[in-house]
Amino acid sequence: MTQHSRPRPGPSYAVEAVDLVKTYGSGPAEVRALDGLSVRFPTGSFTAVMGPSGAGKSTLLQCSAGLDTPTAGRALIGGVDLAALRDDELTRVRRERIGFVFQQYNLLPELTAEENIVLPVQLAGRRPRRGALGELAERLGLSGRLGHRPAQLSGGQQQRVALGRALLTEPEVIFADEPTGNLDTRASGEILELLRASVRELGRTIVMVTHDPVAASYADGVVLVADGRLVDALAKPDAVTVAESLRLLGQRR
Ligand SMILES: Nc1ncnc2c1ncn2[C@@H]1O[C@H](COP(=O)(O)OP(=O)(O)OP(=O)(O)O)[C@@H](O)[C@H]1O
Repeated sequence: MTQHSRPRPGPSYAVEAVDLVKTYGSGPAEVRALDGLSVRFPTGSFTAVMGPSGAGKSTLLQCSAGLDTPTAGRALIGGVDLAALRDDELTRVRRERIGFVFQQYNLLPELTAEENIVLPVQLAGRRPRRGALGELAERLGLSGRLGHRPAQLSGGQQQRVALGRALLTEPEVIFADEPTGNLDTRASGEILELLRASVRELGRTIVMVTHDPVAASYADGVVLVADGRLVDALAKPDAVTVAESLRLLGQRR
């Protein structure tokens, strides 16, 4: 066998959801939020998850991140099956290998920006790498704001603090649920550029739920979810194509 004909190693996946089912309630009140959904997110990619309201996007994120338990199917982070972990192991994976950014920022109001950013590292019993906090603050444009409390910061600055908190642990994956949902166009653009740079320059993998086709156009790809299933995927999306795909999806239902 020549060197050229050797099989290449396949792409690695930071997140894999395999036949995920999630039901809430039972009997006639049962809601099937995920209905056998399978999707894989390659390491070092930025993917937007889109679809109509109630399609199961947030449930997919919650189950993939080990914040919720699927009724059936498997969720893997870096090839590790979350269902196979003990509670303490799952907590460690969530703390060290996954970062979260939410629409509402979820910062602790009594802590400064710096204290919010370093909290997950401290909870993991570690210290940030030397110089890491300063580098990160500079990257996020927060150098002069680290002593401020959330109430003293704009929405965009608060979301940058939340992103700093997610990045400082140097996680493999960042799950972002509507990270620009509360921001104006300019602040949204800044956050989306920072998310994209986190993938390009820091090698992170980002899975972002969004309703906004412009936000999705910052991603490498879009996956479309409807009725708890994966229904389409778009590579290198532009906002017009994404909006049209969403419109067609709405018509189909
Ligand atoms: N804790 C819960 N208890 C009962 N039903 C739930 C729960 N969480 C979600 N659901 C239901 O599961 C379905 C999927 O919800 P999910 O929040 O994942 O959708 P989504 O695509 O993120 O919607 P949206 O875009 O409106 O945020 C919906 O019908 C929702 O009402």
